[in-house]
Amino acid sequence: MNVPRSFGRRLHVAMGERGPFCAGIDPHPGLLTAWGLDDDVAGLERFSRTAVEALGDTVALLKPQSAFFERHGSRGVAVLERVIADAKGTGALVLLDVKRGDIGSTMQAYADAYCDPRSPLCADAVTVSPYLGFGSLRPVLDTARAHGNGVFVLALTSNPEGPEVQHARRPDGRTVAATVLDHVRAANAAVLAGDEPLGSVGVVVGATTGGTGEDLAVGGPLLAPGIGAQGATVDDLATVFGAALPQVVPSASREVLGAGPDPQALRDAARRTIDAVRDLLFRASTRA
Ligand SMILES: O=c1ccn([C@@H]2O[C@H](COP(=O)(O)O)[C@@H](O)[C@H]2O)c(=O)[nH]1
Repeated sequence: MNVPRSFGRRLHVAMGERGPFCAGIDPHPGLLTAWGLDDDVAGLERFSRTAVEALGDTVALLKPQSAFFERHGSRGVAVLERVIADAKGTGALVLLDVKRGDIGSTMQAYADAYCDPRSPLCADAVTVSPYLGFGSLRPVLDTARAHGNGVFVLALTSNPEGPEVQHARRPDGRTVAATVLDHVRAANAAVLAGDEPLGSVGVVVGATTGGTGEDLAVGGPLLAPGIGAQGATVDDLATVFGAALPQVVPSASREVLGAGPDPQALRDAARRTIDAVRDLLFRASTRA
């Protein structure tokens, strides 16, 4: 049987070749209007296909946000299926941002939908929420691994409401987020003991979170949304991630998409962020 190349390895290569950056595909109603499109399925399709064609050969990771497709009903989900297929054909890896989390038996159905290549909604990786208990994610972790796919687990999210749950302390004094980070570290430990350069289980840590005080070295990629529209800058990444900076994949959606619909302007916006991240990495490496 062919063993698929792991998501962590593929992402490591893509980050090296294209630079560490994830472009979000978030077809907000306001962005559709700004691009001269109607807020309907045809507008959704034109918007997202333009974004994939403009950015797919430039960025390491494309991240369609499922909510903006689901709000158009079943025809919107059909557009999402097409976007995933087209994006996979560009050379970028595809992370479906859908933040699923449920009891374990239901998680197997989500795993079948998002992590099994027989499903049209299967991307290279998927976002999940561990707040029904990390163990409930087991079906997604196992199915993703079996097919060489990745999983990003929410740890310290970029929104201001996140800390009331994620900074809460257990009886032993550790935060809930630290527990999530520990579980992800353990999930990656076995593959990193082999020859994998990067684990396939990542975490989401917002670029807006400031100095977290947590150990962010989990062996997998660190997705950092919050750049641009949510107020964080590329330079903030140094404060948030410190020594873990080389594993960070900064992510921005509106910051890039706001430059459209001109494909070259979209590419330029993505390249500006990639250049800024590379510059930050260089400055950090010369200080180390
Ligand atoms: O903690 C999180 C987790 C996910 N997101 C998602 O990322 C994008 C951010 O969009 P911007 O336009 O760059 O603000 C969006 O899809 C969120 O659902 C996040 O922001 N924070």
